[in-house]
Amino acid sequence: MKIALVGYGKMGKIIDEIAQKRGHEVVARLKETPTAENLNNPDVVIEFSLPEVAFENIKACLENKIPVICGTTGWLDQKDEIEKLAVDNDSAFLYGSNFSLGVNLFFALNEKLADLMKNVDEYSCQLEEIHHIHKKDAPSGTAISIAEGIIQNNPKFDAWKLEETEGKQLGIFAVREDEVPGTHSVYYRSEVDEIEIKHTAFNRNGFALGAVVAAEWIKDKKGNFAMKDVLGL
Ligand SMILES: NC(=O)C1=CN([C@@H]2O[C@H](COP(=O)(O)OP(=O)(O)OC[C@H]3O[C@@H](n4cnc5c(N)ncnc54)[C@H](OP(=O)(O)O)[C@@H]3O)[C@@H](O)[C@H]2O)C=CC1
Ligand SMILES: O=C(O)C1=N[C@H](C(=O)O)C[C@H](O)C1
Repeated sequence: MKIALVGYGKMGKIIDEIAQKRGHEVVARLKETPTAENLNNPDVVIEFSLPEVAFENIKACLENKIPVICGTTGWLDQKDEIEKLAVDNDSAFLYGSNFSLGVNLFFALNEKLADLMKNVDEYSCQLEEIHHIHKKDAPSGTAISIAEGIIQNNPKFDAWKLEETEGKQLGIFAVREDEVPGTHSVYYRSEVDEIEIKHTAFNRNGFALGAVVAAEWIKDKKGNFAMKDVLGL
């Protein structure tokens, strides 16, 4: 399969290695807005760039009818518009806040625990995410997905908020530390104990492999998808 990489930083470079090891041809490595010319006729685009350019990048690919796998976080207020563009252009789009198998299993576990907690009043809930100091957005896309999983399964919460909260808001604490690849925890605290579920990425390889697997999966599909469709979760 021919893959174009849009965004060629920490993630783009690892995706390049893994895609080639899996037998794919990387036909473009872009650090600029994609066009019909510089994309070089790929089967699929994998987009890991910056929050402020992701929308224009994805739009340009979909308008050229090229399916897009997007891992860029921090631009989701425009996701509905992109999903409409995918349908209008008879193309395909998949956004994942986190492409690793472990985090997608963690999402399912988090939703189950949130459902168990909906009738238990003794416990308060908080999220924490820890990432490297270069990260541009906060909270992380993964933390937002975890928060949405709790809000959808536990009516005690109706929104998430960074740090201090009031009413039915769920608090997310974002920590920036050294070169941490990504650690996410959900805490349920009572007066007598604490339940914690935690995912720790040791490196970026799991994110990159998941993005390539998603690209292989989406190749001949049309419409809008999520990583749970790829993994059957
Ligand atoms: N979903 C997931 O599983 C994961 C998501 N992420 C997310 O992916 C994104 C990228 O992460 P990461 O690789 O670590 O970030 P980097 O900052 O290392 O890389 C970003 C890249 O985008 C390039 N760039 C700048 N402008 C454009 C443009 N207009 N079009 C295309 N590319 C451009 C940058 O080039 P230059 O260096 O020249 O500025 C750089 O190569 C982030 O939003 C991050 O949160 C990260 C890990 C996993
Ligand atoms: O910026 C990163 O590095 C990461 N970003 C994603 C996010 O915002 O959740 C995924 C992963 O945690 C690493």
